[in-house]
Amino acid sequence: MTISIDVRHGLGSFEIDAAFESEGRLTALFGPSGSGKTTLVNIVAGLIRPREGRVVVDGRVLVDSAANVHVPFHKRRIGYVFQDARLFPHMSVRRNLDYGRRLTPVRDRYADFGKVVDLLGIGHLLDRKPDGLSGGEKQRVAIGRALLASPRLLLMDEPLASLDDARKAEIMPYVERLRDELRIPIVLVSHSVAEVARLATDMVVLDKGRVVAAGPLNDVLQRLDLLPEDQRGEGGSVLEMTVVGQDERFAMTVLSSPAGEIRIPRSGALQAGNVVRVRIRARDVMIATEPPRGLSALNVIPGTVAALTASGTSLFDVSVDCGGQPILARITRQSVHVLGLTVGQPVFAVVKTVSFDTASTRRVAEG
Ligand SMILES: Nc1ncnc2c1ncn2[C@@H]1O[C@H](COP(=O)(O)OP(=O)(O)OP(=O)(O)O)[C@@H](O)[C@H]1O
Repeated sequence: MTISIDVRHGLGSFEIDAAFESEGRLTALFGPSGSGKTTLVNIVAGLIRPREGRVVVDGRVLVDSAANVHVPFHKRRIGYVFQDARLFPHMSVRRNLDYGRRLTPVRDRYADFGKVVDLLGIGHLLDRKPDGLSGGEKQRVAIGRALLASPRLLLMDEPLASLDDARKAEIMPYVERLRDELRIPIVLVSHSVAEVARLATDMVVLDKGRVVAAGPLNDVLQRLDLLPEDQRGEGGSVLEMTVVGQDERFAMTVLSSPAGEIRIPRSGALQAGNVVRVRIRARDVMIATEPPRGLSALNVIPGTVAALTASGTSLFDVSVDCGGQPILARITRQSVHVLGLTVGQPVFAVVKTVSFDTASTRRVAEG
């Protein structure tokens, strides 16, 4: 399923001129406030008619200004979840959900009420009114309502932004389930690197109405220069690995990937064969030119320096190709100088084991 966007539109003094294509299960639209994320999502939804351009979802042309095509919102079959849940306050959760279902003609309905309710864990809320629900519960119901309209594409505009950290943590696994268990693509607006790193398969970075980078998450997340300064520490690599097994003696879980073997503090929830997504923050990676001895870090992954990028005056981002998978390290200019690093040089990426917190290791599939 491909989403293809190439549009131009003005809003007051703001001009959006954005083009990207994505085949990802969850494409994150990332960028600072005012960069045009919501405008772009509204164009895809059909709430804004762009001055010019094309929007094609799964081969279906939704917008083509040259051919004067602009499919209206209600005919696009797009689910839209806003920052605030926007539930009908006088209706029960069940009736709110049913409202979504009724939006779609019977012949086009594929979503099953029971399955959606189970997927989002909202069965116990069906007879309640939105007023009595927590922010996270409201958002789950809003997602349910959008899904029950049997959409071909789900748009989520900062669905977690109004939630506190505890509610965010509660809802994230549900978004992961949508990503992994549904066959509909999701476009998620976010300005949180941690959220994108955890949820996205693909990432589009917007700045002042333009796309400055787009592609698979692991490629874009390594461009630390594109991330806001206060969130750069969250950037790095996201690798998919397979669980090999548990090392009972030291309470460790062993993972394997083309980049090599990784040991993380034991996660009892993981079983051999499970595929997990592991986030390695660039700031947690050291570079060694020889296999280190007498070092506590357990993860020493051989590779080759693929790129050296200066960041400001004192830092460098070193991309290490480890068996075809890039791992990014953020180190000082001084270290680059002392180690004499050059592109093509064999090195070792050293990752401190405790840097793999639970949020950085998520199961994405059964083995
Ligand atoms: N109706 C409008 N009239 C004039 N300018 C508008 C209108 N709607 C949006 N804008 C401007 O367009 C720009 C992009 O807004 P948009 O809401 O798409 O950004 P965003 O990236 O989603 O921001 P945020 O993260 O703050 O939600 C902003 O400068 C905004 O002020």
